Amino acid sequence: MSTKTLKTNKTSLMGEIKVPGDKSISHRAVMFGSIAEGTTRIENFLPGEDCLSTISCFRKLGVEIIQNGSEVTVKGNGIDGLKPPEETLYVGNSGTTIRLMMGILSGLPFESRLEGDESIARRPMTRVTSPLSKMGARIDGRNSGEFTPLIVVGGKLSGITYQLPVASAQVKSAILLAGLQAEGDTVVLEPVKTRDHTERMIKQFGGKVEREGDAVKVAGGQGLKAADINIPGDISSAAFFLVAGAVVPGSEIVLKNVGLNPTRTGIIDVLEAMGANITIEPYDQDAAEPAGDITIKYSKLNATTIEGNLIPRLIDEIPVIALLATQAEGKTVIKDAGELKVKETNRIDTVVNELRKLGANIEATEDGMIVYGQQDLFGDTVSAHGDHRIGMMLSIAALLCKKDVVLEQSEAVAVSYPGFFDDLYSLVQE
Ligand SMILES: O=C(O)C1=C[C@@H](OP(=O)(O)O)[C@@H](O)[C@H](O)C1
Ligand SMILES: C=C(OP(=O)(O)O)C(=O)O
Repeated sequence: MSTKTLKTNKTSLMGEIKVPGDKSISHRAVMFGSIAEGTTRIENFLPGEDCLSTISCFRKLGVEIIQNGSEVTVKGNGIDGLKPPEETLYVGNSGTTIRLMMGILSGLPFESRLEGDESIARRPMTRVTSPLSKMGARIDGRNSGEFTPLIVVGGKLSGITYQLPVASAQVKSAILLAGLQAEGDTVVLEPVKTRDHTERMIKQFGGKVEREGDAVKVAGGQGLKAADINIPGDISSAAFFLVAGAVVPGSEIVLKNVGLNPTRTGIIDVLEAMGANITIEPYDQDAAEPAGDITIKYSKLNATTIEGNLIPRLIDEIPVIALLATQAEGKTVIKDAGELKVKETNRIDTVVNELRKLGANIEATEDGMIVYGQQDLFGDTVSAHGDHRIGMMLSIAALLCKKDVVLEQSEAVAVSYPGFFDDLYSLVQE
């Protein structure tokens, strides 16, 4: 495991960054390419560990995938072209890989075994195994299917209407991927709208999906056709630099080609609500996934409340939003975010414990946290706890610390952003 010393920073951050491709869209592009007929070409794929796990799993299912950095070619033979795997499908640290793959495997007439790292082994799986079992798949796992390793035996599926008990794009997507293979229609009802990359991609691959209010419907038996996919930059990665630019005095950062899908832009709403100096130049609004350039400049910030429908639109950004709130004037309240407890770590606990080590005044609540602002931060030894977003948040926090910060398990950032430290240091003025 690597430990990194983050030197105290006395300068503003200036410059331009092109963050890597979106993680959620990269996973889906490989998955859809693998189940479609024909050759899919993907540009600006994220070569982070999580998305490489997805490629590795589909290769084990017999799909030819050529990856050259951020360029990927997937030679799909339709969903029936997938072959029984000879070894365990290892998903590493990636919840999106395991949960979406279960939706695909549920309709295929063979057995697969899925497993990941120790973080994946703690994450709940009944949320997907339960609806997929109702559709006709046989899924078994530790603690009655709640935890990995999981064994999926797929087969003939029937469409269902399913009310999601939690707002989760992974669960919605798993059910839709099974629904494409089922007999009849499948309808997923969402308590709050979550990221819609799966729905957009079904259309890009020539399929049909309808949304009416809270309901998303797919018809079974749809065959998909290969597509060319150009992936925008990941707003969840850009978020670290948006916060850095907003809180480090004198900074001005331009982020190029950032995904602006409205189901993901909650971080922009929060920055605007706090009074940040942020400007957005959108590109083509009719693109399958909208994108644009974002400029952030340092400014004075005010506290805000983050809750309700906003939560799924910024769920992965909450660790860095907590840091942002330590610099705002007043008390920021984050609620309705109990899902943070079942991410790579319990992100309520890891955010509160690690930021406290640096001197933040922050409290955990049952479904979020309370952050008291205008806090001076000091140096200490902190840990990413194997969680990429915690590692990157702490690296941004270090920019504000009066002494060096020692970050343990800094290698975790490679899960979603392998070039993170290079991009960060490119902004520091010597
Ligand atoms: O569908 C996706 O790509 C994701 C959905 C979210 O998880 P949940 O569906 O568990 O909320 C998010 O936290 C994760 O990083 C990626
Ligand atoms: C929660 C995350 O990813 P996943 O669920 O795919 O592991 C994340 O990237 O913050």
